[in-house]
Amino acid sequence: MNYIEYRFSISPVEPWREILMALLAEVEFESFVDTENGMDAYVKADLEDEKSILEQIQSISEAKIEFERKEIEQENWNAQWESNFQPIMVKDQCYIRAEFHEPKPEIPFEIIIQPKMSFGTGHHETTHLMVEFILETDFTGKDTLDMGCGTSILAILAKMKGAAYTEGIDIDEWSVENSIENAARNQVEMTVKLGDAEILGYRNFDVIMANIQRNILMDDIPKYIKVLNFGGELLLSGLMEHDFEDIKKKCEENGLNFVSKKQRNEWIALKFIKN
Ligand SMILES: C[S@@+](CC[C@H](N)C(=O)[O-])C[C@H]1O[C@@H](n2cnc3c(N)ncnc32)[C@H](O)[C@@H]1O
Repeated sequence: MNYIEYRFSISPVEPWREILMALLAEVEFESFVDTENGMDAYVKADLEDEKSILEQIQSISEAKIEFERKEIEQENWNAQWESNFQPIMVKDQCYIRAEFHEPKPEIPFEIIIQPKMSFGTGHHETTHLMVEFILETDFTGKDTLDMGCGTSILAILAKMKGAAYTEGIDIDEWSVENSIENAARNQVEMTVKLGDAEILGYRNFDVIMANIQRNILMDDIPKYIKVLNFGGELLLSGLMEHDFEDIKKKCEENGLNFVSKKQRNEWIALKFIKN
């Protein structure tokens, strides 16, 4: 399969977030890079999906949207990504880079990611917020789950912070393969599984992280809570500001207490505890 790359330039920038959410429902985003005008989005879609992507964009926005569209052969995808990937620092404590960037040994946590076709480089707000939460969380000796692991960036950081057992689960085969590669790249031991919340139930966790999206989380939160130990924490993202009340209510109905919220632009991440 070939891939379609869309490089968006939107003015004014504001409707961009809604467009992004609509697109997320349609296609799988591969990576995002913030730019001055909005964001470069690298989208994996087959040619049949394309009509609906364009219809979605046009139905949402009255803004001026310009985009370049390029078909990229699968084997060129990595080169395309590499030329756009900039290292990123979170809270002066976690440096996320590719193999070809200079290391920063003075930074406490350094993660090397080659995302290939998977989501999770730290550039997107939701990953950034989850990394911030993880930096503040005690993982020592804890069993952790990264649901919707993508590149497994979150699982790798949890393990670097002392987690005893770390598992990543994703519905996407590319992400499972990529997670295994990234774990090896960072010399981190973790278990990676293909699946969704239906495969939970075989063990419990002390910290569950899930950066997916609102509708999936609304369905799956009760399943996560069932396998969360008492005293355990649930970290959620893939959410926008207006999702806050619904997600909070869902968690509280299922026995969690709200702890805190983080926000970058319209994106939020939430922390809950099971008491
Ligand atoms: C927004 S990405 C997050 C990746 C990474 N954890 C991060 O924080 O950057 C969401 C990931 O969830 C996966 N996913 C989507 N629906 C899922 C589901 N129902 N169960 C598990 N994973 C799912 C996608 O394949 C994707 O890799």
